Amino acid sequence: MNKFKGRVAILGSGNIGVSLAKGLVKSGYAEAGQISLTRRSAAGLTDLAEQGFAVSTDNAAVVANADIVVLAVLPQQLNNLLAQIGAVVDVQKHVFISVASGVSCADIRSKIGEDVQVVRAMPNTAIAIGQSMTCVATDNASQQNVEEVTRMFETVGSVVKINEDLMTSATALCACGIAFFLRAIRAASQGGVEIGFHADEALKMAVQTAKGAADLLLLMQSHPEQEIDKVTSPKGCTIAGLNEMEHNGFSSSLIKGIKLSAIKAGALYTKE
Ligand SMILES: NC(=O)C1=CN([C@@H]2O[C@H](COP(=O)(O)OP(=O)(O)OC[C@H]3O[C@@H](n4cnc5c(N)ncnc54)[C@H](O)[C@@H]3O)[C@@H](O)[C@H]2O)C=CC1
Ligand SMILES: O=C(O)[C@@H]1CCC=N1
Repeated sequence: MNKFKGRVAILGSGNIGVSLAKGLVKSGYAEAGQISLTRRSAAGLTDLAEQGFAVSTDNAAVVANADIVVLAVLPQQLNNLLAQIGAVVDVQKHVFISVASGVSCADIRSKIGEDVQVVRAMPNTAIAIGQSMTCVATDNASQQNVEEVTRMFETVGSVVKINEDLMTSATALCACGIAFFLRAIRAASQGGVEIGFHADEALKMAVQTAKGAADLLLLMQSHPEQEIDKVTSPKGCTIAGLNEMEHNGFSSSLIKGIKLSAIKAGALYTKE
């Protein structure tokens, strides 16, 4: 692993900002001391300071000293943040990475300068364990900077480069998707309780079964239906259960939910 030589500023130390920071240190991408984390109030930063991160409530000061700047606040908090840092942006030095849903690279440039290089990244909460599915897109960053951002997120999971116009779709499928699969696992465990298992053992069984299903696809590079065909014996119990789920809208509800999340993901930010 080639350690990043510069400084990373992560503005907004919430779920994603902190998970990214910890993941980058764990993977060896950077030392904690190379990463500055900001929040609006000092409360909540003490813990992170004890772990060796540089912490601050002064976004502008942190940006002035950084090379890579990660915008990790909520979409509705972004304009206020960009107003604080606009004056210290250096287009020669800075690369901006925004993880905010529904905010385009052009939206960000319109607030901090038309020549600023902006890359959008859409990770998910599995970034906390180095297993994120992160989609990356840009409309103006150099290939070198896109490669650096890709390298950064590859240390905390897998990366797919996409066109920017698919970013809200990526948000629904991958970022919101974590919640969808978690709810499916939870529902399976509740089914397990109805048929005789204690809640803790039912959850353990459902989790390992879900992991096995995902790993079958990842490791065998096969298609879900190919693997399903191996489970469904003629006149068997799997096809009976699976068809009952489909009669009740299993695939349909997942598809409809993902479509609604994609619409919502594109409507979280107001430019003014
Ligand atoms: N939670 C998730 O699964 C994912 C979230 N995202 C995106 O990441 C962004 C952050 O999401 P979360 O981490 O979940 O939100 P969060 O609410 O946990 O974190 C946001 C943090 O930013 C801080 N903050 C707000 N304004 C600030 C300012 N002016 N200066 C410094 N800090 C400030 C808040 O105090 C908070 O700690 C959002 O734009 C979201 O759309 C992207 C992918 C997945
Ligand atoms: O629900 C949300 O708005 C955020 C963005 C993607 C995942 N969580």
